[in-house]
Amino acid sequence: MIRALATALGPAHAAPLRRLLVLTAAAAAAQGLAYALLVPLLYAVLGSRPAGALPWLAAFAAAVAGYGALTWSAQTRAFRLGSDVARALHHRLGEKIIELPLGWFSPARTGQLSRLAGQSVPQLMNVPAHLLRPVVTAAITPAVVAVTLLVVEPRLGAAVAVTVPLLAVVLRAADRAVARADADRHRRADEVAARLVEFAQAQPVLRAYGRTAREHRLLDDALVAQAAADRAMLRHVIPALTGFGFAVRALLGGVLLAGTNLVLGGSLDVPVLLAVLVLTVRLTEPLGTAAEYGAALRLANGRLSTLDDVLTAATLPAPDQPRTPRSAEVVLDDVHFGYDGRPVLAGVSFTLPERGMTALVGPSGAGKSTVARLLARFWDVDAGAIRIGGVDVRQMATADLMSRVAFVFQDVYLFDGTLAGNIRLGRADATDEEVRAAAAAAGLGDLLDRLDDPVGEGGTALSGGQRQRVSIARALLKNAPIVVLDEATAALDPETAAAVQTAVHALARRTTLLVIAHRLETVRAADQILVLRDGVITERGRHDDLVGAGGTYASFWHDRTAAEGWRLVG
Ligand SMILES: Nc1ncnc2c1ncn2[C@@H]1O[C@H](COP(=O)(O)OP(=O)(O)OP(=O)(O)O)[C@@H](O)[C@H]1O
Repeated sequence: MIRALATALGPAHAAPLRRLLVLTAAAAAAQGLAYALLVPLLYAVLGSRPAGALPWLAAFAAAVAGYGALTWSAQTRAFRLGSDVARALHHRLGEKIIELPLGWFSPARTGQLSRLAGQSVPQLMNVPAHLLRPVVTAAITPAVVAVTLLVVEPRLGAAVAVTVPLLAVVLRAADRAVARADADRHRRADEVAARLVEFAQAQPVLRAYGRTAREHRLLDDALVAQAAADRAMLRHVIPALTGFGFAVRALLGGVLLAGTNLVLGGSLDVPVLLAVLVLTVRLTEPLGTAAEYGAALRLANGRLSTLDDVLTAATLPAPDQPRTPRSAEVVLDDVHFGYDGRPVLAGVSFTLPERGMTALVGPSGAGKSTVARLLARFWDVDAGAIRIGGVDVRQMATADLMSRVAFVFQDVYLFDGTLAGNIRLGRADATDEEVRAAAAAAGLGDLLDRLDDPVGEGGTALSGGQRQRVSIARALLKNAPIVVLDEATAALDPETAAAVQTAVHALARRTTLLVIAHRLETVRAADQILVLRDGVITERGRHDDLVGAGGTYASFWHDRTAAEGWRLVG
């Protein structure tokens, strides 16, 4: 855990953490020494010359005072380091998020990040102040006591020195068994939480079809599995705790038995036996405390390992000497790409000319959005290249690439701020007038007098169509030379559709525009249409030529016109 914490904190915090460890270890050693001094002290007090106990009493008091001072200093540093831990970990997470490829941010990973930043990091703050001490003490104090015992009474000392590691082994084995059951219990609890959320979200569907909670099998199954995991946990915890308690008592009983035997044989004084018993109790105490902290330790270790997964996630390689594109022409040159070894694009080549609209069409799942995401370097291509103005996107600085391309994706993210603030994300220094103009051009004319209204968390105060138009307004405001637009599949009302269409046309006149097209009007107006199918571009050309060719595009067009039927007749 200590190594994992040091890795997560980074080299800047290595020295303070090391100093804290040294101080905590010194405090634990002083505690062990104080316990050890009890032996000569008790021996003198209970022996024939109690006055001889005074120097031992003074030494004992000095050890206790040293222990107090060191603990106070260590704890003060630990609390200070605790707040530094939160700052440092948030900082490192923030820096890493900027570097991670956009493809990393799946919904599951985004959830994981939010749990890490919101729950795990604040909880890891407690590690220096509350967890380090019991862990270090459990290792150092018994060692110092055992060494002292070996010096004072080698026969009993040797027995204890052999038995204590055995105790630690019992403790560790029990802890491992509990950890496995605990991990399973957490997994089941997560599953129940996910199923409950699903169950809540699915209420409209379930009620519409008259389904009851009992019929929602997934939730039922998850609850049954959780109950089984709870029982399994109990089956592991009870033997583990009683096993450790039994082992401690067995050790004490053994020392008492052997010591009594030696006393009766005349080779051990009663005060020494008493002192050894006191020490043995003291020696097992830190181990017991560490056992109590087992769950917290496991939790901290789990959190540190998740944190480590994020902090060591592979980033996209950055060029040593970034190159600058000469134009806004985009070329895909024999691009191959697959997810987890499953090929999606198998040799895609096309050119997006400067100032022109290219419509990318194809069956669902053909890989159209994947093409757009590769252009944004969500991931790097497996083979081939994507070039902007003659420069491979892998040779461009990320900031340069991002400044040249504006993306309008279907899943638009809106921040909990005003509508104007959300549009201004396109260009922070845009004037109010520019924001209004972009909003109007993107078909948000009816919301112009609500620009200063809050959009709610995630844009809940806006409709799906309005959210996408906010995204178009951002792209218009950004004024990037290349625009990639993943068109919304949801139908817009005719008036808004016409407004959006005008905005798209305006973009096509001044940018390299790639539209993943779902709307017939867009496809028809494109300067170039690309049909993506089975991982390659199977047809390319203008609308009339492709319809005339009678291929995939022609049947796509006929299907779509039939589907949209009445809207086109007029
Ligand atoms: N992040 C991902 N991880 C794994 N597979 C993915 C991922 N994204 C997409 N895929 C898969 O890659 C294939 C292409 O997906 P993509 O979203 O690019 O298709 P599309 O042509 O845009 O489809 P649609 O028109 O339905 O949006 C699909 O089979 C999809 O399941």
